Amino acid sequence: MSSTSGRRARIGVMGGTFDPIHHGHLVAASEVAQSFDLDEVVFVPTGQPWQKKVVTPAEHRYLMTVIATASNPRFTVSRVDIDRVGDTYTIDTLRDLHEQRPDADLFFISGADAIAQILGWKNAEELWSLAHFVAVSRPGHPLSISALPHEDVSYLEVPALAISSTDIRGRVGRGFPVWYLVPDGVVQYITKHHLYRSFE
Ligand SMILES: Nc1ncnc2c1ncn2[C@@H]1O[C@H](COP(=O)(O)OP(=O)(O)OP(=O)(O)O)[C@@H](O)[C@H]1O
Ligand SMILES: O=C(O)c1ccc[n+]([C@@H]2O[C@H](COP(=O)([O-])O)[C@@H](O)[C@H]2O)c1
Repeated sequence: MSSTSGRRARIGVMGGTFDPIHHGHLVAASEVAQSFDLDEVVFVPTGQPWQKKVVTPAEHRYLMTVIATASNPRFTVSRVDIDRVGDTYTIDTLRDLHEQRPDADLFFISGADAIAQILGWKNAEELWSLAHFVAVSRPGHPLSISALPHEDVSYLEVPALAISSTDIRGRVGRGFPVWYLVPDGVVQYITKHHLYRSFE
């Protein structure tokens, strides 16, 4: 796919468990889109994240991601990870997206906590050839990318939102509001489907 100007499309890839998606994810994606002149950001909810033990069923996480991104014409959601059988690895995500969009350059967006672990991801040494990586700042997670190949990894400071999905699940479980931490439609989805009631 190429953009209307004839140049190669530039596509952001925002991978995450999104359990649930929150404004920290959305601001990160929006800021990277602006700074890296992206045509689109594809949100990719994980299927079975191999490092997380208990996660909400993928269809709920997928639908909340669709609701949260629906109003932004440049945001889309992909099912590649949730439709693939087995554990989710970014190497497969990027290979699948390349197959779907062979003429696009991919920019994988990752928070400071996630990028710090990247050398332990499956086939880490191959990831650099499939995408440029953009590490965004995240409160409470000081970031060093000096051990990573610097031509393949950029750092971007984004507005600091001290929000995590863990905290949101805990707030719902304790009966605290999550308005303004997640989009309104996601609050309503969580309530309608009784999600996170047993978290503390
Ligand atoms: N507040 C935030 N600011 C910047 N990046 C974030 C923020 N929250 C999450 N991210 C990044 O978004 C990606 C997906 O994160 P994920 O879905 O695991 O959310 P999370 O809030 O970290 O969830 P959990 O608390 O369940 O671990 C990761 O790269 C993560 O670093
Ligand atoms: O490929 C891996 O081994 C790998 C290990 C941990 C996380 N990831 C990816 O990193 C992204 C954020 O993951 P998470 O668990 O913080 O939501 C998501 O797209 C995951 O698939 C990938």
